Amino acid sequence: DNNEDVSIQESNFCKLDVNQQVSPSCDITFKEINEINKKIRPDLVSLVQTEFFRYFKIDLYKECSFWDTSDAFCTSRNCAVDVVEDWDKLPEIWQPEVLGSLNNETVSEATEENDNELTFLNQLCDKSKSGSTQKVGSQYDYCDLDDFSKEGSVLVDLVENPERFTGYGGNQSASIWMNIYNENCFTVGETGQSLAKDAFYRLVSGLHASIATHLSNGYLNTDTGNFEPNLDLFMARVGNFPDRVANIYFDYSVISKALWKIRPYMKRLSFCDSYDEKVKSIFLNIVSQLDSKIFNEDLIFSDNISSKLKDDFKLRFKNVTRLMDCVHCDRCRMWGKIQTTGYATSLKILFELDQHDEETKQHIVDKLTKYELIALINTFDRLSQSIAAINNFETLYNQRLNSSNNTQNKLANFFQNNNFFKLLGSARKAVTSTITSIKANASKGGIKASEEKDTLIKEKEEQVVFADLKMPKKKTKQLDSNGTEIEGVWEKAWKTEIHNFKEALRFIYRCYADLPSNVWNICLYNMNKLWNRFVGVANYVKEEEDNPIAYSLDIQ
Ligand SMILES: Cc1cc2nc3c(=O)[nH]c(=O)nc-3n(C[C@H](O)[C@H](O)[C@H](O)COP(=O)(O)OP(=O)(O)OC[C@H]3O[C@@H](n4cnc5c(N)ncnc54)[C@H](O)[C@@H]3O)c2cc1C
Repeated sequence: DNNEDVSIQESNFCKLDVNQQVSPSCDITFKEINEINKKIRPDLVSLVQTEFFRYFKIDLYKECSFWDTSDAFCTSRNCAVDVVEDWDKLPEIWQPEVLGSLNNETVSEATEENDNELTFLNQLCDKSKSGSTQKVGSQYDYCDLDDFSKEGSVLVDLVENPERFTGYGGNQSASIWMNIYNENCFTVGETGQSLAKDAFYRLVSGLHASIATHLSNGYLNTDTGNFEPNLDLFMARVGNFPDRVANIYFDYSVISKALWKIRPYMKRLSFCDSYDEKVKSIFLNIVSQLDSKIFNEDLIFSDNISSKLKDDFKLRFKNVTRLMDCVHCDRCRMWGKIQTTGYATSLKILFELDQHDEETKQHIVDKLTKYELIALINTFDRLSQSIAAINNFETLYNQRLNSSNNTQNKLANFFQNNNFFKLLGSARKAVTSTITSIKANASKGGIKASEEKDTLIKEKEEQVVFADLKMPKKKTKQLDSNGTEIEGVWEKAWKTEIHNFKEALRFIYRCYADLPSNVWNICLYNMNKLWNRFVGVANYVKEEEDNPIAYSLDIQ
């Protein structure tokens, strides 16, 4: 356990202290959330795959109410949503005739609606619980709920349409995020002033960061054609921004607390006893691992102006959910709608449900629709998967950092963490502070006398200034048994190369310098040979010289 902490601090992954509280309103640390998430993850994965939670009905063609989006669309195949059309493939309980046989009254309602296929979610429970499909009084809602019962809505299998990289981006998506932050979040100056305003920003930023984590975790590798984790993308979008990581944990706390809060009302929720016992037990298993201290909703609107602020908060959040209709990529819009509905549902449970007031219980718990419940659980699963992915990215990050034989990666890592401007800025600060201290000491009585002190100050200040930078370790000199310095491999190789280069230059120079005398000697030798042949004497000139001018090259 301790070793794990040390490695986290050394690697400085996401630059978060895992033992710190997630936020002032969450009495829980990042590490504790990691532990809770590890425990509930398997149950949550199986819960979202059950027949109750894996289907969702949604209006994908609703017009954007803020601006004209008719000319904008995403052409990538990854943006598409595969709608359930082949009803024969659905399990027996989802077949309209089986669902219809549950209750005659609901069947006649369905016939009236003339929307047999898509009313199956509404028909899931018997009439005694059909209140769950009624429209909820808008005064409690943080999103519009009419989308789900519309005729044009489509049925989607969420497991078959995972949230991952789609290629959607550029100005289109940026304008939606900017609209959310600029128009609907409280302004930057306001956020620090109240927990509610701060919470609003953190909710949205956490959603944004969670989406970025999913698209980095399921990133399309064009070489293999598979969707795989991409560490560089994750670091660039989320990992290098500790506040974004913290906001994912904040959102996790908010949704966890909402689930914890509805736990006593399981019987009143719109599960169907006939075939949902398994679903209920998994649900209860998950919620039993959560803790009420994970988020304190009572702190959020605790000041005098809270009632007006709450209305403002609700209105702004509704706008965020409506903005999802302006997303041009169907897959992104679908997950955007599900998640904003999930957040809206948890805000309604947290801020509107008073456990001591029967009226609010009737309005909130009894009227909670299946769509809200499905959205709530799937949003919790999204955050849970984000946290699992963050922990996996941390392992990948440490592996890369520790891979001793991969110099290129180490170098890339060094530059990623030690951005050039940051280094330059830090260096400037270090130099300025050293000069200041030198001046100060000089004025106190001479530079010489304070030389030692200056060096100490300089070292200390450099330590502070460069505290967050990863600098390569200082080289220590190695000595042999005689006390002479042992040369490093690189130093030796460098010296040999320089020596050979000089030797080659010397050789070329000597060739040119000796050329005239060599030409003269060759001519003389050949003329001598010719003269001897002409006068008919034996060749007394030796073919080989006794002392040839041989260049001895000292190449190492
Ligand atoms: C509702 C919605 C759902 C989407 N779903 C998907 C999806 O499923 N798959 C997919 O591949 N793409 C999806 N996208 C697109 C994705 O979110 C990015 O917009 C896209 O990948 C381009 O990213 P970017 O790096 O240009 O910056 P963006 O993510 O578009 O961000 C714009 C700016 O916001 C700021 N910012 C970024 N993150 C945060 C944060 N967490 N908190 C505060 N500020 C931040 C930064 O300054 C950034 O430059 C979705 C977009 C939207 C609006």
